[in-house]
Amino acid sequence: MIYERYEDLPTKSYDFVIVGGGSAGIVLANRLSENAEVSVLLLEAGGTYENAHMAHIPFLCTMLGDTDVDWGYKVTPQAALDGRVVPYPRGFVLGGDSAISESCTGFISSVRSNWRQDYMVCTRGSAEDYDRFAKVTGDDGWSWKSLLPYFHKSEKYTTVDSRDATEYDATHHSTAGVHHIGLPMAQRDLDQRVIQSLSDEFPFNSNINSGKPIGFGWFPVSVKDGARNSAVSSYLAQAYLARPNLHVLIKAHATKVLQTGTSDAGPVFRGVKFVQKGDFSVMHTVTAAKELILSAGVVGTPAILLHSGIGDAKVLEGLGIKSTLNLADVGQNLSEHTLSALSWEVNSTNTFEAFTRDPAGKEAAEKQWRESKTGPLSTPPCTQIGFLRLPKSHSIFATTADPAAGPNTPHIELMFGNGFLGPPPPTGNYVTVAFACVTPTSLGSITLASNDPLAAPLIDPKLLSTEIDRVTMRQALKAARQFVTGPGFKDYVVRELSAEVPDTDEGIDAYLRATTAAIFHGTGTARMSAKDAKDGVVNPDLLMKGAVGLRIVDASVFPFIPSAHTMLPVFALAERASDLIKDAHKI
Ligand SMILES: Cc1cc2nc3c(=O)[nH]c(=O)nc-3n(C[C@H](O)[C@H](O)[C@H](O)COP(=O)(O)OP(=O)(O)OC[C@H]3O[C@@H](n4cnc5c(N)ncnc54)[C@H](O)[C@@H]3O)c2cc1C
Repeated sequence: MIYERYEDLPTKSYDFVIVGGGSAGIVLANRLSENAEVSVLLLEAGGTYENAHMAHIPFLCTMLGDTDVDWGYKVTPQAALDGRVVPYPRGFVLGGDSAISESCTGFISSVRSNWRQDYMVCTRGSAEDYDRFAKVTGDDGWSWKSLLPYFHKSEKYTTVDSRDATEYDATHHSTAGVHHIGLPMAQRDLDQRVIQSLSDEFPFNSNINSGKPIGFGWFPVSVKDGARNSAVSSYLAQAYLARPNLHVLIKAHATKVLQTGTSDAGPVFRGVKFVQKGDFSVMHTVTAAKELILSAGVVGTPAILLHSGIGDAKVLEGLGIKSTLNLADVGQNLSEHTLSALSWEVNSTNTFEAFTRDPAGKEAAEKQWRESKTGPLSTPPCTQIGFLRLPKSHSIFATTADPAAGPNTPHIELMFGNGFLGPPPPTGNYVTVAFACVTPTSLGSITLASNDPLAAPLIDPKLLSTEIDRVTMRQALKAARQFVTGPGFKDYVVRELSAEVPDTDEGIDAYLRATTAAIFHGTGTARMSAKDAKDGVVNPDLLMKGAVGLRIVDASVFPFIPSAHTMLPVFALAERASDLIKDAHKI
């Protein structure tokens, strides 16, 4: 049941209190409340988006950034992007980022106005990404082999059409999980052009989620029957919400975790303080009999910890915050994928512009979606993806170690859009290739601007601050240009829209500085490390180092950013965490 007011909660005593109703928190709430004897409270700062019409339309839910379901963050001026400030949306709503994902690619928000791009991409990353997690944490439970059953437990793959038989190997998916995923429904002009342009250089991959993502192909999206599927519509569907032992309190902004005791193993943190929208002057407290779990995401989790005095003691003292646990890595190691794009004018009218610019086309598309959940709006803007590596011979490797987790892990991602991504130019029809660096080495931070827990933290992902990240983005842009010279684009492409970008490294770098931004896949700000390691924030069982009663389960614990869009990895993480918690408490 969802409650809006603390006073209305039927009880104030729970076995587990989860802070943050996003991708991870919702999975935990679902799994921990499977046992009717176990009581669970899920606290979420945002509300619900039930009435936000566009949130449910796959193509239009691109526009959720900068609305009341977004925290509305921006990054600090990015030195390597000529000081540009770019948006850093996070879901401020039950469902968290899964409810607004994949909105707004950096270049779109910063260069193409505030239109937000939402891809709802479902990717897992490479097997090597997870084997590296296992290696650095010393816990084989984080390896690909061990996590694959959790990816399967999470997903409910639905066959969409004949593509499954001919162009996609669905055997890598499970049909028995909770979260609906499936291939995109709408057929687009661009689809076959991409397939026709594949080559030795751009090879076909029949399933980029097999653990070996390199190559090009379709990807599943978070859509069910033509409508967006978020963690709320799957893991928090009515059947689960109806459990009497699961309570969800929305509009509850956690300000601090509360020390509830001391022990030989360190301070005990089983309480949380929070305020509610409507009256920030009243502070509420709840405590957990078994565990407090932070799932407030890569920004929210470190912010709550820092305000609680858990972080670098010296820095916190400077802000007037009393230290309760000296853990210097809290808020550090922020890792983020970077993204930009190029568009080309094409000699077709069968592109997004037919319904993004033409009012009659837009009205017809919306009508079709309303009546049958089909048509162009039933599918997110991009439906095909490609993963590539930097050439082995690249000179950067003479001076810099390969940042990928292994030889089957990509450095570069390309995604294809059958039109201009963003408000279209007044005339013309387009295709777009968005390109990303998925092995960033730039590490940033989440820090506090003040000791006011309701003030926005400082988000500094330090985008493109390392040479290899810049080289990777440059190579990605070149790969995008190369791709559209393929056979599928012959006699189709009229001109590159950014043709003024010279084909020199200097010219490309200037374009990238002006257009690159984050994809919003941040990880690492409460990084897990090996059990006895002095660095890191949580142990491999996700319990806070040097403390008792507090566990962290969200994207902040990933020790490296996977070469994937991060929602499915977070689902798998939370599925395994649920089992770790159940085992620890024998429930
Ligand atoms: C705009 C956008 C688009 C994305 N698109 C995709 C995509 O297409 N595919 C993909 O795989 N991944 C995508 N991602 C990434 C993916 O959604 C996230 O990595 C993942 O959902 C993170 O899950 P989480 O549980 O760590 O955090 P979240 O899902 O962000 O959950 C954190 C929750 O905690 C709440 N919270 C924060 N602070 C507090 C507080 N103090 N008190 C109470 N509650 C609090 C937040 O409101 C939020 O609901 C996208 C992310 C964003 C932001």
